[in-house]
Amino acid sequence: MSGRSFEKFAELASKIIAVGKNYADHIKEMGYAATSATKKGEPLIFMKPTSAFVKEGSKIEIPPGCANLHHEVELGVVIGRLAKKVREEEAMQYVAGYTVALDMTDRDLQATAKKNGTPWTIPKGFDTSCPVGSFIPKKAVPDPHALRIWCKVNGETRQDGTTSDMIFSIPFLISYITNYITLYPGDVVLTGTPAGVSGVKEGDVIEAGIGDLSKVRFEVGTYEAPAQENN
Ligand SMILES: O=C(O)/C=C/C(=O)CC(=O)C(=O)O
Ligand SMILES: [Mg+2]
Repeated sequence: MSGRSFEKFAELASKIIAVGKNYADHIKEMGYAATSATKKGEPLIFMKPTSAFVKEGSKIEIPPGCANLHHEVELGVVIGRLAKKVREEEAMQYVAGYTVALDMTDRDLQATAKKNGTPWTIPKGFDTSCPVGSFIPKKAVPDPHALRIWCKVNGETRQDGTTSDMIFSIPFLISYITNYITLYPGDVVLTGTPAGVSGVKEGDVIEAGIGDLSKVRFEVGTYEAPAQENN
């Protein structure tokens, strides 16, 4: 796949692997003791379907019945080569670039899933739950672990963190994930969110960015009910 075609990563048959609890301040705000959030050495991994992707110009849809939709700004790592059982030392060779992403979460459904021990597929994977920005080539980012990531809602800063606070580094995550799941060109790894997640409602405008490299703007739309049959 050529470098330029990665600009279309959100239209390719790619998958979205997400990492949770990768920033101590977010772990704390969710009510966990930082040390007990993950088993030592093992990140929390979940997936979103590609139907979750939404690009600028389209709205984020509130999922059915959701009263507590949260934004989570994250650095997205775009994979450039087939990656299977990759060693940590070589992992960066498999990165094509980056994107700013939002891990939109139906927090109430997620809380219910956590209580019942059921998967996060719907709370994290509903349509439009992964808004993404444009592709940032790897060469434009000298150090992906030294980037400011931020998120504003209606102009007010809600999240302002740095990727240097990630608990598990990008090479570690790629190595860990590819030991179990092969990554393909165009796949995106969401690397977790810093503190400041909060609720959004219809009409809110979410802006998010990675330093000065990339910025996105999304409006929160409403839930589109299925069309009624007319007979
Ligand atoms: O366990 C919870 O209450 C919530 C965890 C998350 O939503 C994990 C993430 O998606 C994240 O840390 O980015
Ligand atoms: Mg997240």
